[in-house]
Amino acid sequence: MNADYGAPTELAGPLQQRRALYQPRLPPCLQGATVRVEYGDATATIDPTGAHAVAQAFPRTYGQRLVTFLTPDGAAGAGKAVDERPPIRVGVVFSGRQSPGGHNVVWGLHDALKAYNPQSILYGFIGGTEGLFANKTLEITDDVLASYKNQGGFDLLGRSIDQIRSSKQVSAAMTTCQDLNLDGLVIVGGVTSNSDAAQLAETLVQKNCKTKVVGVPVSLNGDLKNQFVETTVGFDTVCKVNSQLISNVCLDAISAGKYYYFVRLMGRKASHVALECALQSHPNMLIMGEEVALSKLTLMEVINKICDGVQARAELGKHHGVLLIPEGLIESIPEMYALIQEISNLHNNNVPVTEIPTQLSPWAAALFQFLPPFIRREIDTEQLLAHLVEAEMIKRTKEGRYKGKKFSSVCHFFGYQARGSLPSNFDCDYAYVLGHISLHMIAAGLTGYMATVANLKDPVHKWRCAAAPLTAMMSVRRHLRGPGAIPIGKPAIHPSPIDLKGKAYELLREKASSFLLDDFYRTPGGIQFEGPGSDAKPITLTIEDQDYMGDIEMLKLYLDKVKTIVKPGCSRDTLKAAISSMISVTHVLTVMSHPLNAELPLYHFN
Ligand SMILES: O=P(O)(O)OC[C@H]1O[C@](O)(CO)[C@@H](O)[C@@H]1O
Repeated sequence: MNADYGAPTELAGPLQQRRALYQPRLPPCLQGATVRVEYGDATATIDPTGAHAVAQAFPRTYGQRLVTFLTPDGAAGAGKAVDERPPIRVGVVFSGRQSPGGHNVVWGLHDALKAYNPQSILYGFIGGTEGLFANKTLEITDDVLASYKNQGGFDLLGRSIDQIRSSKQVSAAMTTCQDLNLDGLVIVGGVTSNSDAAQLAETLVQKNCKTKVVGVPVSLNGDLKNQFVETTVGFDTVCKVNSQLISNVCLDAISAGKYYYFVRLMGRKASHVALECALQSHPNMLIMGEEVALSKLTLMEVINKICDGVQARAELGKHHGVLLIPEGLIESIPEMYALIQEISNLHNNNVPVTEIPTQLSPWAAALFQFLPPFIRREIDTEQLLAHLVEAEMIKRTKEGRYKGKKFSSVCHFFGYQARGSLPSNFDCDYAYVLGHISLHMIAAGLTGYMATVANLKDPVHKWRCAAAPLTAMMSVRRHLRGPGAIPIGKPAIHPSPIDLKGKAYELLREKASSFLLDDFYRTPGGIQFEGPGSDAKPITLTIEDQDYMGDIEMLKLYLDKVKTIVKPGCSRDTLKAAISSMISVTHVLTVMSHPLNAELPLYHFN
C-alpha cells in the first residue's frame, strides 16, 4: 500500500473547495435521527425459475420482506430519544471500480450514525477488501471527511481486489467483523460486490455472527438495475462527462470534415453508458453489444454495417463521423467471443504466449490469422474495427462501389477520464441518501439487503427510501432455455443488459437514420454544479418516464420563439432552419425530437 489513504488533504483548486461546501439534500424521512420502518411483502426472486436454487443457496436470508423507511409518527417526528438508542459500530468498504459519488456514501453513513447516537463509530477499511481481510481501518471522523466531501475517486480508503468470495476471504471478513465487534458492514459496489455481500450475510447468519451486511449500489457502468434499483451511483456523472467529450469530438469531426472517430466506452457486460451517451450527444453511429448478440452478427457483418454508414454519408459529401462502441462489443460477436475464450483458457493453462496461435482450434486459428498483427497482441476493439473498416473501404473503392474520399480514423477510449470526475449534484445527493439508509438498515437489524431509492426522476424531497433483499435480485444462469435447462454456477446478481424493447432503445432506433446522416450533434456541456443547468435532471432515459434530455423548459422557450418566425404546419426543413437560426445546430435535434413537439400539432413538422 503506497497511498496515504484517509490523510486530510488540501483541496487544491477553488472548484474542489467550493464543492466540499455543497450540502447534499435529504428526503423528509431522513431528516431526523430515526425513521419509521415499514415491512412489506415477502420476496421471491426476479428470476422465477431460479427461485428454488436461490432459496437453497441462501436458506437463512432468502424470502425476506421488502422494507420502506418513513418519517416517524408522533411529535415532530422525533422517534426514540438519543439515550434509548445504543451506539452502533459500523465498517464500510469500497469493493468495485471507483465511481463518482462513492465518498458521499461514507459521508452520509457517518452523519446518520452520529445523529443516531454520537457515540457510534464508523471504520473505513483501508485498501478495499484486502483491508477488510487484514483489519486495516481508519476511523471516519468529520476531520477525515472534510476534504473528500463531494469529491471524485475512492482515495479516502482506496480499493483492491473487490472480492469477498473464497471461503478464506469470507472467514477473514468474519474475523474482522468479530474483532471490531461490528453491528454492521456496508459494502459499496456493483453487481459482483453485492452478490458477495449476499453470500457474506448468509454465512454470518449461519455462524451466529451479529454483524449485519448491507450493500450499496455504486457502479459507473449502470448495469445494476432491476425492479428495486433504478440506477447506480456514478453512472450519471460518468455519462455526463463522456457525453461532453463525445460532443467535443463530434464538433471536431464536423469542423475538419476528414476523420471518423471511433470511441470506446466502459461497459463490458452491458452498453448502458454507450446508449446514454449516444442519446445525450447524438453521434452518427452506436453499435451496441446487446443488438449484435441478439442478431448474432459476425465480425464482418458489423464491419459492413459501419461501412454502409460511411458510404451513405460520403454520398452526401460527408467524410467525417463519430461512432460509439461499448467495451463489451467484441465479446458479443459470437466468433470473437469463442476465440477470446480459447485464448484465455490456453493462457490460464500457462501456455506461453508465443505458442498460443499453434494450439488454437482450426477455425479459431483461421480467425486469429485474419486479425491484423497489432490486434493479435492485444485485442483492442476500436482499433480493430477502424482497421477492418478501412480495409473494407479500400476494397469497395477498388471494386468501384465506393467513390468517396479515403477513409481515415482516429481511435479513443473514454473510460478512466470520467471515472475520477467530481460527482454531479445528483450523484452527490443519491450517494449521501444511500449512506443514511444504510445506517437505518443496520439499526433495524436488516442483513442481506441493499439500500435503494425510488422516484429518482423526481426532486429529492419526493424520493422514496427503502431496502430490498439481495436474494430478490438474483437469477441463475442456464446453458439452455426451457425444461431441462442446466443451471450454471451459483445464483448471483447479474448485470442487466439494455432492454431492447425499452423506451431508450426505441428512441435510439427512431433517431438512428437521422443521427447517421444529419449531423445534429448535441452539446450537453460540462457538468453544472450551480446556477442554470445545475438542476438538469439526472441521466434521463435510464430512469423510466424521464423527460427526454431533461430540458423541457428550454424547449418551451425555443418553441415560443419558433412560433414567431414560422407558420403552423411548416415543413421539417423550415422548422429546422428556424430553430437553427436561433440556437446552435447541435440543439436542433433535441428540440425537434422532444415528445412535446407531438403535443403541439400545429408546429409538428411534416
Ligand atoms: O482497469 P481497471 O481498473 O481494472 O477497470 C476497468 C474496468 O472496470 C469496469 O468499469 C468494470 O466495472 C470495466 O468497464 C472496465 O473495463
